[in-house]
Amino acid sequence: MSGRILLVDDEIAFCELASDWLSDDGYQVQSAHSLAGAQQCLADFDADLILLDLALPPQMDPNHTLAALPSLGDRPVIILTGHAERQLALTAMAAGAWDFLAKPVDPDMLAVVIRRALTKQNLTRELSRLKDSASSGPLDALVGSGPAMNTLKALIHRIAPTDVPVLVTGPSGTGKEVVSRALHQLSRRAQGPFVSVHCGAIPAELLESELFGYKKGAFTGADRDRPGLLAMADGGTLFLDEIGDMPLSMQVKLLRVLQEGTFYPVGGREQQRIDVRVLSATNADLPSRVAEGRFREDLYYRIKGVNLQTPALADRPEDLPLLCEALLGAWCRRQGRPLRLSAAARQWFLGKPWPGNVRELKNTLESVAAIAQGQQIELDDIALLYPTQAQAAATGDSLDEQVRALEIRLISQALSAQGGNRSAAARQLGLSRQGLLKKLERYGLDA
Ligand SMILES: Nc1ncnc2c1ncn2[C@@H]1O[C@H](COP(=O)(O)OP(=O)(O)OP(=O)(O)O)[C@@H](O)[C@H]1O
Repeated sequence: MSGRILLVDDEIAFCELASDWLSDDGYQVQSAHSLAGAQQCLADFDADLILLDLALPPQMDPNHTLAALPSLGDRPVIILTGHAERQLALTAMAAGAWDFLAKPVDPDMLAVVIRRALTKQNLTRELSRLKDSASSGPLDALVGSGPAMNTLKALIHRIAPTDVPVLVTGPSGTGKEVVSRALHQLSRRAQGPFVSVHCGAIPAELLESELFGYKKGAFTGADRDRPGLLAMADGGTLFLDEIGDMPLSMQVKLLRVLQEGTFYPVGGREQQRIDVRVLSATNADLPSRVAEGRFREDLYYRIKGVNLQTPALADRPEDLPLLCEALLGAWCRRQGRPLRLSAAARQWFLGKPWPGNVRELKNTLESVAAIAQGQQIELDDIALLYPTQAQAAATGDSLDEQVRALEIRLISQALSAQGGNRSAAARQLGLSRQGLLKKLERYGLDA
């Protein structure tokens, strides 16, 4: 099973040990040693599950950690603790934890609890995806109405019905998987499976059996035949995420499958034929990896077919207001709870740079929404999670910052309303074209 796990524990030796167990099981693991570290890590690591020790510095107070549970997003949290206290276990579960494990942790028990939690998380995510797509078209999941996103959506419409391979490139958190799912849903394979493989997350030695499956007796522990991800994708789409991280030895084998449409399961003698469309994604610069000999040139041309690029959020600030709206709206629908942004909170979201792109924006919005108490997200709610940044926005010292945020918002809205036409946007804002261009340059909006 693959998945992303965030391990939060101040005991570095335990983190290293547990990371080894979990990586051996095919999970992608990151560690943090405090709550603040965990929140920072989640900004660009979209964990499917969190393993959380309750006694974390600086407070070392289990109740303080439990109170912060909602800010970790709507992913399962498994509590780890040195004290197998019944009351603490009950409080943790009541606070929304998925399960509770006492240290010393038994690796087999941990593996079972994680698998169960991830299965539930996958089902919940699939359900909310299905709910969203039942009420909307596949492209509605890709929020953005500025020129960059409109071009991307038009390309997706054109390319989806064909069977050409597509390579989606762009910085982390910019929606490469969202684009790939939309390509699948708009294709003639939409009724077939969409199978996603995190090439970077699966250890090299497991990747072959994960992809090709294996026959009983192929290696120690192979006590039955098991189909691989390729066979599961038959008739549908195979999504190779983070393909730039695929080991060279595996690249050769994948190339053969893509050229011939056939493969052998590990330890098998019978060739299997598959019919899949291959979509790949990476935030790596593949041509330079090819030049460095770390990525095969023949595979690069095979998967490239058409190259779609997802823009960084900094390159499409005009979409920020719409994204805040849509992401919060989706959260409200999932939680069955109405919530909006106060003017000050909205300004904070619009004025902040988001180096982790939509993923960071979404995680931050959802964390703040989870701890908001009224019907509106206030700057105070933000201050609880991001004290220094929210304070800067609230004090008089940050006038420049506030003016900057307001200007960015107004310029973005005008550009969006005018379909990206700068002269028309300048007219709408009462500026000369030259004046607008200067501001675009100053705010880094001119890319
Ligand atoms: N344009 C968008 N509209 C709505 N949600 C988006 C958009 N782009 C990204 N997201 C959301 O942001 C998160 C990250 O998106 P996704 O996993 O597709 O990014 P990615 O580019 O594949 O990242 P990585 O390179 O790290 O795998 C997801 O929760 C996704 O739903």
